[in-house]
Amino acid sequence: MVAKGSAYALGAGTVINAIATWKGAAFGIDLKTFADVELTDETTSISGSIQGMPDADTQLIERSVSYVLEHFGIEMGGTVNTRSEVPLASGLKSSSAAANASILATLDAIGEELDPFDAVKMGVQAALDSKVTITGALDDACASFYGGFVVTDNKAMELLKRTEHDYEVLIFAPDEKSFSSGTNVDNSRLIAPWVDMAFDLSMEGKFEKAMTLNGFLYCGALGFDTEFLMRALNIGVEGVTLSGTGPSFVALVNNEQAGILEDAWKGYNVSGNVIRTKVNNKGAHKGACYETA
Ligand SMILES: Nc1ncnc2c1ncn2[C@@H]1O[C@H](COP(=O)(O)OP(=O)(O)OP(=O)(O)O)[C@@H](O)[C@H]1O
Ligand SMILES: O=C(O)C1=C[C@@H](O)[C@@H](O)[C@H](O)C1
Repeated sequence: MVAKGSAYALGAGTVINAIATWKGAAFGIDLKTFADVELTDETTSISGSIQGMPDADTQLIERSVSYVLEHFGIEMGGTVNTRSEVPLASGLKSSSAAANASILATLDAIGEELDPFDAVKMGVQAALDSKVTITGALDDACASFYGGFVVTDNKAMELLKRTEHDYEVLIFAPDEKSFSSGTNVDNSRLIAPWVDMAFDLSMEGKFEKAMTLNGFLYCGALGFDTEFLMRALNIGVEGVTLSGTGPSFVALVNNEQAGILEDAWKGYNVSGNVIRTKVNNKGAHKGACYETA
């Protein structure tokens, strides 16, 4: 017997990086990671692959599939394949998107349902097991799964707030990668009292102010260049930050600002790509779908 399933989940941008205080906030963006799962009862091992990246680490997606099968007591194995519009290890939550998409594709393959928050928590556990995260990144996982803006407590494993807002999103994704597992946790914890102030702003729904404060704090702590933030502020953008542990920057913009900021970021001599997308308030999707990119 062969069972096949598909799904996608979202990349996300940061409002508050949770590494300083364990409390974080993030928003879903309209860049997707697609997963296809194929299961058979002839094996119990799971083999993962990532399109276009033969050497990338596939433990996270294999673990995600295994957790779902274990939960339902299903003895099957097979393959999980992902392809992604989200640059890997760039601060745009590629790991959360890959885990969520793999979990949903497995549910699709076996014809089962899980409570959404239980599915999110399963992906967080798979990420912790695979050592791709510091706090478990529940904030990123919720933004990737539900879309919209989310605020979480990653230690208490609580979703504190979720709201929907429409913005265009401009991203500068430098060519280099920065794995969350290698980030400077000690420096991040030193800025905790000020990150707390940004967190309070996010609980009040002042996401733009919160993310800009987060941006200056984490650029300082992690040694990233604040020029990307300054170029955004200079044209009137209010919400701009280093995303996650970097190296990408994300800004919440309107249509007019998007074009001007794109030129301003491209004019700065750092090699990378500018990506124009928008906030996705709809979230992840289980089942076959037409790709949008
Ligand atoms: N499309 C994918 N398919 C399978 N695994 C993936 C995929 N994308 C990312 N991963 C896994 O996630 C790891 C990268 O995680 P990491 O947390 O460093 O990046 P990120 O989630 O993009 O960054 P951040 O948490 O700062 O936003 C990869 O090494 C790989 O194990
Ligand atoms: O690894 C982690 O725990 C995290 C990584 C970044 O994406 C952060 O933005 C997130 O809040 C927490």
